[in-house]
Amino acid sequence: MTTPALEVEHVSFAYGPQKALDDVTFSVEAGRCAILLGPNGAGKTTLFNLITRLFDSPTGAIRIAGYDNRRQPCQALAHLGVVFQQPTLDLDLTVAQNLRYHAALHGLSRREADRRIAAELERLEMIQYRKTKVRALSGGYRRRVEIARALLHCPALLLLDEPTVGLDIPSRMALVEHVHGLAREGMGVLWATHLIDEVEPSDALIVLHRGKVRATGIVTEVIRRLEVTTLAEVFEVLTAEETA
Ligand SMILES: Nc1ncnc2c1ncn2[C@@H]1O[C@H](COP(=O)(O)OP(=O)(O)OP(=O)(O)O)[C@@H](O)[C@H]1O
Repeated sequence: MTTPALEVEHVSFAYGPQKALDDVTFSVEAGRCAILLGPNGAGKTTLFNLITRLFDSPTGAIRIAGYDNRRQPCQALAHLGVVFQQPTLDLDLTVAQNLRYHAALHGLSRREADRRIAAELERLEMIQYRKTKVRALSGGYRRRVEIARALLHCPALLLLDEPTVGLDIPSRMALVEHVHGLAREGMGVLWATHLIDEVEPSDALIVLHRGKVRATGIVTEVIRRLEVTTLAEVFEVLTAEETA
């Protein structure tokens, strides 16, 4: 059996008295796009902050490509690529400069970095913009650069925190298609969203509501299990029960 790209086991987290995650357990297989679906305040960003070690996880365990992110943080984070909700590119640097900086942080030689940068920009149809300052790019193209950056060190797991927020429909569709393609090639992907139209039937689903995992499984299986017909109904059923 191949090592999962991500394992989250019995993770809880609170901001003072405010519980944000309550005994969260799930895993993401290599080669699968897993959608972390939850309404505002479900705990998605908190979970990402624990996986990326922006916060320390005091309970449970998080493993990336088999490496415990608390006991083996260097190995764990070396296998992780992240696209945060807020853009984090330097607007006054060119696309290539932003990417080279990130590659250097991961210890890639200049030659290897340039090879990887060219390959990722080609795949994203962005190679002609490599000498363009990021400030001159549209939101959709900036997101593509962030995806390229997250992939430079060939991670086993790609985390995306609502990456399509603010993008126009063609840019959203291109990004959704690109990320699903990465999963088909073998990468594990965890994509946080509250937009159900970004989900494909063969994706894995993790429904989070008020800090608890409400369902996991392949989208079509979860729909069948809940005896509904659409993902919208799944979302409604699983996120409405406590507010009623
Ligand atoms: N810094 C903080 N201090 C106190 N409470 C917080 C803090 N950050 C988040 N919370 C609370 O923790 C819970 C989970 O928030 P989180 O931001 O992780 O959810 P989310 O699913 O990412 O939501 P969104 O889609 O709005 O980003 C919410 O109840 C939120 O109000």
